[in-house]
Amino acid sequence: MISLSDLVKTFHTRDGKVTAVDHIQLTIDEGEIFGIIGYSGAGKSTLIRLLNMLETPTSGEVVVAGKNMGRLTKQQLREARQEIGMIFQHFNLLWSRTVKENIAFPLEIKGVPKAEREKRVNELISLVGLDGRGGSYPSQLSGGQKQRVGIARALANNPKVLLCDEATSALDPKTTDSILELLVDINKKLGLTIVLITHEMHVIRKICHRVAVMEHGKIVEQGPVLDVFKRPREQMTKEFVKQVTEPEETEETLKHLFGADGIGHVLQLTFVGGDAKKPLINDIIRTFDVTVNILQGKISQTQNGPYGSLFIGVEGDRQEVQKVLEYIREKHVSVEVIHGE
Ligand SMILES: Nc1ncnc2c1ncn2[C@@H]1O[C@H](COP(=O)(O)OP(=O)(O)OP(=O)(O)O)[C@@H](O)[C@H]1O
Repeated sequence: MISLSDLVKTFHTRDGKVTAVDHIQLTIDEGEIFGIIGYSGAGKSTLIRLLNMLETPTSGEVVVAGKNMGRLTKQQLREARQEIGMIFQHFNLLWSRTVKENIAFPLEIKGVPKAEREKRVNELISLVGLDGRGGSYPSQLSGGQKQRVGIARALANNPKVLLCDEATSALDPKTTDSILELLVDINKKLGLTIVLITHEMHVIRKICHRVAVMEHGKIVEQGPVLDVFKRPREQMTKEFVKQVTEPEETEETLKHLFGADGIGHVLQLTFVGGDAKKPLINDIIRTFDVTVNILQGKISQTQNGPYGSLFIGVEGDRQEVQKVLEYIREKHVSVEVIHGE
C-alpha cells in the first residue's frame, strides 16, 4: 500500500542543515497497522507528513496506493489525498462547527450532495460511537470524543490509508485504550491500512502488527511486533521494549533483592506467543533440586499473541542451576542470568 524509497527530507535553518528523514526505505502492506516509534526529534512527524505530501521530499519517492505522490499534478494530488485520512494529537477540529458539520466538511469540499452527505455523516457517527452527540460543539466534548470526531472526519471520503500523528498522546490512559480499540475495530471492519507515529511502546504493543524504530532520521530496526519484543537488537529498541514488558519499579526491586540473603541466581525469562502458556515453572520445581522464588512478572497482549517477562530467584547448587538454564533453553524460552554466576 505504501512504499518509500531512499526518502530524504532536509530543512535549512539558521543554525544549518537538519536532515529530519535520512534515506528511508520502507514498505507497508495493505490492511496492516504499522507503528513508527522514536524519541522527540527522531523525525517521525516529518516522515508521516511526507506520506501525504504535507512535506515535500528533498529526494526519494513516496508511492501510496499505486500513486507516485511526487509526480502528481496539483489536481491529482488533491484526489490522491482523499485516499489518505489523517488524525492529529490536538484533533484540529473546527471549533465553530458542530460534530456533524466537522465530519461533513471533507464531503462538502468534495462536492457530495446534501442528502448523501447526511447519510454518510450519520453512518460515521455510529461507526465511531458518537450517537446522540452530532449537534454538540467540540468544546462540549471530552478529549476522547474529540478524537472520535477526528477519526470520523478522516474516514469521510473512504480513504485507503489512515495516518495517525501521536493521536493518543493528549489523552489519559483509559481514553487512549478506547481510541486504540476503535482503531483496531476500524482496521478490521474496513480493511484500512493504518500508519501511526508515537513515542509510547504501549500503543505499539496494543495495536500494531509491525513496528519501525526511528533515530536521527533513520529506521534503525523494524519487524513484526513480537519479534522485536523478543529480540530487540538496538539499545534504543531495548529501552522502548522495557516500557511495556517490565513493571516500572523492576530495577529498584531487584537491586534491593540482590542485597538480600538467600537470593542465589536471578533469571529473566522471556516468553513469546504460545510459550507464555507453558507451565514451565511448575516443571522446573518438579524436575530439579532447586527452590524457585517468583520475584516479578508481567504478561502483555499484542496483536500477534502474548508476550511475557518473568523474574525468578533460583537457589540450589551451581550444577543444578546450570541444568535449569539448559532446560529452559530447550523449551525455546529466552533466559538471561541477571544476577549470580
Ligand atoms: N519545518 C521545519 N523546519 C526546520 N526544522 C525542522 C522542521 N520540522 C522539523 N524540523 C527538524 O527535524 C527534526 C525532526 O523533527 P520531527 O518533528 O520530525 O521529529 P519527531 O520525531 O516527530 O519529534 P516530535 O515528536 O518532538 O515532533 C528535528 O531536528 C526538527 O527540529
